[in-house]
Amino acid sequence: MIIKEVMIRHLKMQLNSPFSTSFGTITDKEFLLLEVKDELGRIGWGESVAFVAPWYTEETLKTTWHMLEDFLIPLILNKEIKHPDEVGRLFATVRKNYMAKSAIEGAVWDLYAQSKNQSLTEALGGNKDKIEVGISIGIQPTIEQQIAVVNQAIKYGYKRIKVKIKPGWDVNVIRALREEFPNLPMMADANSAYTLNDVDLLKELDKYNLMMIEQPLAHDDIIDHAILQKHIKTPICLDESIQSLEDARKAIELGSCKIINIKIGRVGGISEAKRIHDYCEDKGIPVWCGGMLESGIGRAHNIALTTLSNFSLPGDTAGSSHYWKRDIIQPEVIVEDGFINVPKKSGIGYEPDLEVIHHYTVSSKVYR
Ligand SMILES: O=C(O)CCC(=O)C1=CC=C[C@@H](O)[C@@H]1C(=O)O
Ligand SMILES: [Mg+2]
Repeated sequence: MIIKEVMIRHLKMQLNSPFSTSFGTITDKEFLLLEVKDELGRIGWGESVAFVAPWYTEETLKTTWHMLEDFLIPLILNKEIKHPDEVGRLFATVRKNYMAKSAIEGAVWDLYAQSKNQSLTEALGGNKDKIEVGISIGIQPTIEQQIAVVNQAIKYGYKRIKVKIKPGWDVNVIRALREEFPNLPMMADANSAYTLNDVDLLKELDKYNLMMIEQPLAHDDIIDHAILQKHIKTPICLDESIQSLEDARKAIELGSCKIINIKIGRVGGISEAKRIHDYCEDKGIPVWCGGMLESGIGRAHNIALTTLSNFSLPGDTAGSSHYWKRDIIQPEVIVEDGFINVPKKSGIGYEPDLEVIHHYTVSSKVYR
């Protein structure tokens, strides 16, 4: 494949309901959508998961556009690419900026699968016809409302529920949820809201049979997490701290986590996500696919990745209708009884809906 053209679009989509975490609330998802065209006019689709503000990692919508325009697109245009694994090597002179890199790399994976007349799942070596998924529920205004929203999610068929915690909204909420739902597979994500000074509080959570606690300590830490894991029974799952295979190796060697949440954008693309998956499989560390409130395009990439064998825990890839009035792909992602059927069509397996994409587009630019 030779990449002849890249189109960046800035989209703004209103979420069905605001999403609140320990660092704030999102009501609209703004993100970059990429169309990458090869010499035969085939188009691959990619999505940048960077938010408008740098509260999850340091990248933002504007930094990703800058990196794409000034560095990454020039490194890839008119280059012959035989396999998407080569994209990371073409970008080797650019440090980090993983969400920006991942947006192009995901589109190249889509193109590559199409060029082989395979689904992205087949191209990746995935082996599932359907994937089991969970749902991530934001912080609600009251405990009663939190219980009601969890109840609703269970009615929709989700079998694993993730809730967000933060200081002042933790043991009290988890206790109330556990009383209401004694057998529900449940986990908590702290998005780095605690420190080792909170060990006693985090130990309290051991009473509530959580599947795991996600990223309790600093976003860039693996040392304190290793100390914490020695004090608590609940498995620690790392999210923000793992940005590469090297990060995963070090965290596992130190005992900083027992589970890893893999997000394609956070680790720089599908190839690195697969390398982390393979390494974890070898080390007996289960992984699951995290979410970044993606549109259908990013969601399709997540679904394909989740078909790899060591994605043995349900991820955060909920159905389109949980997030959007109308998603930008056809058909939308549907969750039935906690499962998504993996599409078999070539590439990402869903058709981008250009009319809807146009409707949500704020601005766009083409690079040749
Ligand atoms: O539904 C999803 O896409 C998952 C949403 C979710 O839990 C997160 C998205 C983005 C940042 C975080 O708040 C959080 C996470 O840390 O996993
Ligand atoms: Mg998380």
